Amino acid sequence: MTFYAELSREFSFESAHFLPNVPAGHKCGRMHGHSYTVEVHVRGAVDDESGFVQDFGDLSTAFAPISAQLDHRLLNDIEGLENPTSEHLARWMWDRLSVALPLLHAIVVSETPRSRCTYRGESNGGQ
Ligand SMILES: Nc1nc2c(c(=O)[nH]1)N=C([C@H](O)[C@H](O)COP(=O)(O)OP(=O)(O)OP(=O)(O)O)CN2
Repeated sequence: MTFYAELSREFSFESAHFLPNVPAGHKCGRMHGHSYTVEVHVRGAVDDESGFVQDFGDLSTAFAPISAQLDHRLLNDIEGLENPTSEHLARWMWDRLSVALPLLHAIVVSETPRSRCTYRGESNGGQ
């Protein structure tokens, strides 16, 4: 019998950023760095033969060019990330990962251990 499952894999990278649109005096308007963590989630049917929704390795392969673009960079310099909030970063990653990962279900971006943003694309109107 077909059943569905959700897989996720966690990645990390180090980047600098500042938030250009915060109110004057906000600490995040100053350049600073984060050890970002990103969870990439896919969801789909478990294949009868392999027992996989998808090979976990496919998530790493898909994330590698993202990491190469972001790691040890100033995010504000990257096209589309001029205002690199967690929300914009999650959507930026979605736009790129959804091509390689058609089963993409969620992207969770954490700037710090206590704060995270989850983005699930626009197929549900972005809700
Ligand atoms: N909705 C969002 N709010 C904030 C974002 C964001 O991307 N989306 N980003 C920031 C800053 O980048 C900031 O570096 C992180 O701030 P904060 O969570 O306050 O981090 P701290 O670890 O410094 O928090 P403490 O409360 O001081 O421990 C801010 N907001």
